[in-house]
Amino acid sequence: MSNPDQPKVIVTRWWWVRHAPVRSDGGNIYGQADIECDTGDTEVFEAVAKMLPRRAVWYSSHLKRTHQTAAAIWAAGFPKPDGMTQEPAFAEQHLGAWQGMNRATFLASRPAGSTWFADVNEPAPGGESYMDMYTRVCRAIVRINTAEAGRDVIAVGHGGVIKCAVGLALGGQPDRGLAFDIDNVSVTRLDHVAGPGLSTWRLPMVNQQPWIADPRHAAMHQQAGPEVRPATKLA
Ligand SMILES: O=C(O)[C@@H](CO)OP(=O)(O)O
Repeated sequence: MSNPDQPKVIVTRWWWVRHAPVRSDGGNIYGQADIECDTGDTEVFEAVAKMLPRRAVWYSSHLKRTHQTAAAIWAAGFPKPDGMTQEPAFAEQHLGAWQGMNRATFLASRPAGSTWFADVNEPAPGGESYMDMYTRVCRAIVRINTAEAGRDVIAVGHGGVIKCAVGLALGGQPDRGLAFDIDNVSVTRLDHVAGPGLSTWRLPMVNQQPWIADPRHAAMHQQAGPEVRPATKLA
């Protein structure tokens, strides 16, 4: 039986989508460089377009790989929204002087088992630390939770940004957010629950890849870097 005295809660549902894979990085770290992405695998976008909520507000970062990814979702059958707000606070970590360095060589120089480019508190020379990014991403999420309270928010973002959002939803544990893989074009849903004296999160799904269930899943997307073309991409 429902309790009429129970205070009303407002649920704001975040649907994070990471951008499509980058191919033109030459194997180098790109961070906030405004590099293109590959939206060629239509079955990936068709699957994501089917699962996203229709009456949503759209956000992206100011970097074009998030805009290209949103456009590919709309081209794959999702009704194009009236607009999409570009939120610079949702940009990937600024990796300063590390941007342009060979990714494999750089990562090999870091401690074994690292889950990020650097310790969360270590700023890239001339750039940000992971915690700098976490702080700016969380501020924007808190602001948008108020501005869009009770709505579905689709936010096309970056791997690091979505890990920050997961860390926030885990109760403000940035390190734990880094334990999650966030693959290209995957969907991560985080529900903010607010009420009198209440502000908490639910995590219905992380790194969901709906195209894997498609019989055409041999065309599964690959990670950043030049595309590998085996007989089937899952081979
Ligand atoms: O550089 C990368 O590998 C990622 C970090 O997750 O950034 P982006 O999501 O922008 O590709």
